[in-house]
Amino acid sequence: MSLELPTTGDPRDSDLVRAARGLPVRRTPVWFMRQAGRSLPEYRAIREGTSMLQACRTPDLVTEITLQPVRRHGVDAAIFFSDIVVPLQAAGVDVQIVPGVGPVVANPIRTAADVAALPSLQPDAVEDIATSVRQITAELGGVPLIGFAGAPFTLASYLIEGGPSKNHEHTKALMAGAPEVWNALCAKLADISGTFLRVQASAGASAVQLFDSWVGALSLPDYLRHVQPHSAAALAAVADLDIPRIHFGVGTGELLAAMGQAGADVVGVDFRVPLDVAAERLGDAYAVQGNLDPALLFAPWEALQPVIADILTRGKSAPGHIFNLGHGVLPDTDPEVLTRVVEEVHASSANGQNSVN
Ligand SMILES: Cc1c2[nH]c(c1CCC(=O)O)Cc1[nH]c(c(CCC(=O)O)c1C)Cc1[nH]c(c(CCC(=O)O)c1C)Cc1[nH]c(c(C)c1CCC(=O)O)C2
Repeated sequence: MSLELPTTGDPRDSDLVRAARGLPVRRTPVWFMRQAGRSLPEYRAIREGTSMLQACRTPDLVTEITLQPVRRHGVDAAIFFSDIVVPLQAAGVDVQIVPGVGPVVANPIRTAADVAALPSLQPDAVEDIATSVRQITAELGGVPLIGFAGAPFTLASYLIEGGPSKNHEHTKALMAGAPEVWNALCAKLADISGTFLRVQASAGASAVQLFDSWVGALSLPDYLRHVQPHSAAALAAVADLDIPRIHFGVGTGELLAAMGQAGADVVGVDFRVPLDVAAERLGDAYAVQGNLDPALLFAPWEALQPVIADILTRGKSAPGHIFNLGHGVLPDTDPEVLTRVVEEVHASSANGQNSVN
């Protein structure tokens, strides 16, 4: 494995972890959701002939794919190569990832009996995940690894709908019509996600991110009543490990403060809410992460550069800013643009107002 990674330094003192804690940084840290895989030709080559979920359970592949974007782009963090449905499959759920579609569940969960039959996740069922994390962190040196899990609402939506959903109709119907079944399901999912986060954190991840990608489909009252307690339980599973917790969703402008209050240090912001507005909604208590529109990576550099500058300026309103996209890297993104964004963020934020030196 070719290695051009910094091998010294303590990831707990990295700019990513410092920004997450609201401490001064050397440069604004930058990484990209979905940086592993997707747009990288070296990813497509190594994945040839291996299904997504098989790849996620093969430590040498997970290690290589996690490191690829760090080597190529010089990002300030690695994101663990896995998927939000990996812990569900490890627990015994019949789920596949269909290329171009996403997770598809063989037997959707709709009743109290379905929920009762959902198994829990034993840490020894994901021993390979701990092995992958240990291999990756040994190679990363001072670069932090971000572990992750899906939040109860987003996982529940896949399990209830049976696959990706635009309207989440069965999910919302269960939440409203059978709240006790909904709560039982989400309590189990919080436990599975919490275990998955804890396995990664205990094996050496320096931060964790809880992905509630589709929770922007809910109103604030429904979020507070039906979802926040369960997300809080998942995040609480790593509260004693003293690593920053990032909480992310799409279309969550109305939910930002509630997502912070679920137990996060950093709140992910999509491209709809400028970072200074997000910081105001959050009060002074949270760092922010985001919010470059992934579609703008297809625009000419002259159009993209001022947007990056604007995000860096607005990000100063929060106690800490981690530069990222508002959602994941789109598959056809030119990887060279990602590298250029990293260089630009680093160059324009070095010795900036929030810097140490
Ligand atoms: C909703 C969600 C899923 N998975 C994930 C989320 C939350 C993040 C988000 O909102 O984007 C999280 C995820 N999935 C993957 C990662 C790996 C690390 C990274 O961010 O680079 C992470 C963090 C790999 C993956 N997960 C998946 C791929 C593509 C599969 C492949 O390369 O064969 C990758 C690299 C598959 C997947 N898995 C899922 C979807 C919607 C898809 C895409 C389906 C498609 O368009 O093909 C469910």
